[in-house]
Parts: sequence; C-alpha cells; structure tokens
Amino acid sequence: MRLHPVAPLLVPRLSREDATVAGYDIPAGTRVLVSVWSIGWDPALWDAPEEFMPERFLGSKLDVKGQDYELLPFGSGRRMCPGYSLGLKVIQVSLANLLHGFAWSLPDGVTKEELSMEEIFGLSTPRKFPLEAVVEPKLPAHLYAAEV
Ligand code: HEM
Repeated sequence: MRLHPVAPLLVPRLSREDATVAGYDIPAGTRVLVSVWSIGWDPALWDAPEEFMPERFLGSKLDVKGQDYELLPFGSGRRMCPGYSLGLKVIQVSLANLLHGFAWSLPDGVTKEELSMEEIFGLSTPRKFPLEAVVEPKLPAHLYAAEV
C-alpha cells in the first residue's frame, strides 16, 4: 500500500482559497493532485523507501485511516475511500485463504530476485509484467470440492 498504492494520485481536489505550500503559491480554484505514490517513495519520510520491509510498521502508530499524511493508500478527508475497512478485511481474508490452502512457488529456473515489481502508471497501478506462480493444494482434497 506504500510502495504500490492502488490509486497513485487520489481523486483531484480544488483549492477553495489561496494557499502557500512548501513555498509554492496555490491560488483559489486550482486543481490539485496529491501523489501518494511520491509520498510513499520519499526518502525524507521513509528510511530506505525502495525496500519492502513490512516490519518497519511493527510498534508504529502509523495508520491508513487518513490521519497520517505520509501513508494515504485510502486517501484522506471528505473524499476518503468509504470502503477502506471492507477493503482491508477482504485483502486479509483472501491472502490468508490462499496461503492456508496452497503451497506457492516460482516456475522452475525463476528466482525471486528476477521478479519485476514494475508497474504501469495511470489512474491505478497494475503490474507491468504478470506474476507467474506455481500453485499446489496442500490440504485434503475434499476441502477443495465445490458444494453442490
Ligand atoms: C484495498 C482496497 C481499496 C483501496 C486501496 C481503495 C482506495 C481508494 C482511494 C485511494 C480512493 C480515493 C480517496 C481520496 O481521493 O481521498 C478511493 C475512493 C473510493 N473508494 Fe476505495 N479503495 C479500496 C476499496 C474500496 C471498496 C471495497 C469500496 C466499496 C465497497 C470502495 C469504494 C470507494 C468509493 C465509493 C470511493 C469514492 C469516494 C468519494 O469520491 O467520495 N473502495 N478508494
């Protein structure tokens, strides 16, 4: 959510009054785009920003509820994502099920260092190269049978 935010530029805002931010004058009526992608990669805010280190959040008070401006995967303010709580739960449940039910590996001859995490920059950030993984069931077969 920090390195590869779903919506890198949030929803456009309009400034309601003249303002100055970091020395830049922003007149009233200006369309403003907030790049959470740049914020997430900013070395002034993050140690080794290019590194995926989820443990950096252990014991941290940083949250994704729109109050900590260095981490805004769901935006902030009036137009913040109303589905953030559902979104987080769906991700956790889906990931937990995939890890619980299947053994995951890379295709023969592919190392994790070779995986590209490049993304296509646009309104959202899909992978540039699809992830290819080998998936094997690891639970008793009847648990995968669809209920009829
Ligand atoms: C991990 C999952 C999700 C992510 C990362 C995400 C991210 C975002 C972001 C960044 C915005 C723009 C917020 C802003 O500009 O301040 C947004 C808006 C929105 N999201 Fe989500 N979202 C997710 C899941 C969901 C779900 C599950 C729903 C609905 C069930 C939802 C409904 C909406 C709606 C309706 C808006 C527009 C709100 C407005 O403009 O007032 N999102 N989302």
